[in-house]
Amino acid sequence: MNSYVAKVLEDLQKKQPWEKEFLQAVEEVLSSLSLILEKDKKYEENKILERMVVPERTILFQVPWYDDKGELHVNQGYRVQFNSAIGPYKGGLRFHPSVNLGILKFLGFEQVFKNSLTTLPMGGGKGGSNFDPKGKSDNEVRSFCRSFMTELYRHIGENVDVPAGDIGVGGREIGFLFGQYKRIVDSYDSVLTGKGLAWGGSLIRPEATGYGNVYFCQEMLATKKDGLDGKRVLVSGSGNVAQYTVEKLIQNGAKVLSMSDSNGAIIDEDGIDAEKLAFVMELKNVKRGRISEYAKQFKNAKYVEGKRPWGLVKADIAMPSATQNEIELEDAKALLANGCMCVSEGANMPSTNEAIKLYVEAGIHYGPAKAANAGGVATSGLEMSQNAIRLSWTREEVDEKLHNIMRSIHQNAANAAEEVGTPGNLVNGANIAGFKKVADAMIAQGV
Ligand SMILES: NC(=O)C1=CN([C@@H]2O[C@H](COP(=O)(O)OP(=O)(O)OC[C@H]3O[C@@H](n4cnc5c(N)ncnc54)[C@H](O)[C@@H]3O)[C@@H](O)[C@H]2O)C=CC1
Ligand SMILES: O=C(O)CCC(=O)C(=O)O
Repeated sequence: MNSYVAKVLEDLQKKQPWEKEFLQAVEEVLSSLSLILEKDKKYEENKILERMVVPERTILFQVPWYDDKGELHVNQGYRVQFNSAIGPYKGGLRFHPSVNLGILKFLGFEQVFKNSLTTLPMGGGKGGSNFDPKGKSDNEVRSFCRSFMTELYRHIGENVDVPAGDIGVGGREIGFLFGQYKRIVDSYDSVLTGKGLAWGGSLIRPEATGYGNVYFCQEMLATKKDGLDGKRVLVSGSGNVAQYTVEKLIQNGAKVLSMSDSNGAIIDEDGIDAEKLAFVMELKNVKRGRISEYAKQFKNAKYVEGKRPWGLVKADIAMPSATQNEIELEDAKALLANGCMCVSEGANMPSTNEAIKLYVEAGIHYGPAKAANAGGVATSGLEMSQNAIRLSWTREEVDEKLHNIMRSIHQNAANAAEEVGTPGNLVNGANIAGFKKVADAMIAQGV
């Protein structure tokens, strides 16, 4: 490791040892950057790393709201505006009880590099709350969202910061948030993405992260003249990203063997087909039920309580699409022992750094999250473009643009990996390609 990188990491570990996920994300990125920082001293002279690991602005606020029984609750709200060198802050909002500042800082930090990779002009940010939407009525979710936006509105704007969805924030929540923003500022601004189609949303945005990850996976396989047809695939999660990953995999002839939620996983050796996926979408998006219901509906499937899908069955490809650190070292070993030759990440930072090391050493295809799942935010960028020109592109037009962006991300990461003498290592490729654009913009703009 380069001495400049080692010093920045050590200082950060001393200052915030409790922000484990953030430190993990920084360590992963900085390890790759070691490869270029030795040769090009301008980044060290301009203290670029020191500036990149501290958010430009962090906003913490209280979110008071009433439940249906009239009881008052107070949650913590956050927006981490990480880096605006190449465009307005852009990144999702997460509503989940596990949310804390360290998790949002890791997500915001990753978002900076991811957004740079998309080829679109977007800075990086992330936000959310420790509010748990599980088990809450529509009325309670609306009450929470209105209170959240009553503070957040003053910190965002279409040229300042444009939030979107993430875990626990889908179309319903974006609607409530947008309604409250508009009520306060009295202006129809393109201030959120993931909006409904009738009120400024883009076709393909709901599908984009999952579809984009499948396109990225195809690009990796194509480098060995391989494809998805007949491949056995493990998918985790059963939310937005997982659902559209499964849909696109089915369309490309892959056999999807699993989905999961925070309670457990289902394994379906017959494969999840379009009809079974429709059942999951209804279960998760309308009934808001648990994935265990799948095994009651489809008798050949089995439900494994408290487990993730990795290692439960033989598979060629893994596409983690639930949450961070869902593939630990032992899971990664089990995947490889079962013949897995490709991991393409839909979730943010789903693999621990030990698991990543194992993939790289084994020489399997590995699509790191900031590259493989960038299709979601890229299509948010396309939503912003359509709002700006007051036009809507067709489904085919947006899908084609998304597909081209995923091809470019793969190509740019592969080229960057090759340039530093680590061909095929997309961890290095994505980190270095994402970094250079942002760091050079920071230098050009001065301090
Ligand atoms: N929605 C988007 O456009 C994007 C999402 N992502 C990432 O993809 C992942 C999934 O997000 P979405 O599908 O949007 O959220 P979602 O709220 O629609 O679904 C989340 C899924 O993850 C599962 N999950 C959550 N916490 C879990 C835990 N601790 N253990 C096991 N499973 C858990 C839930 O049961 C659910 O199936 C997250 O890591 C998110 O940051 C990344 C890029 C864009
Ligand atoms: O579409 C967006 O702006 C947010 C997407 C996001 O949060 C992510 O890429 O992790």
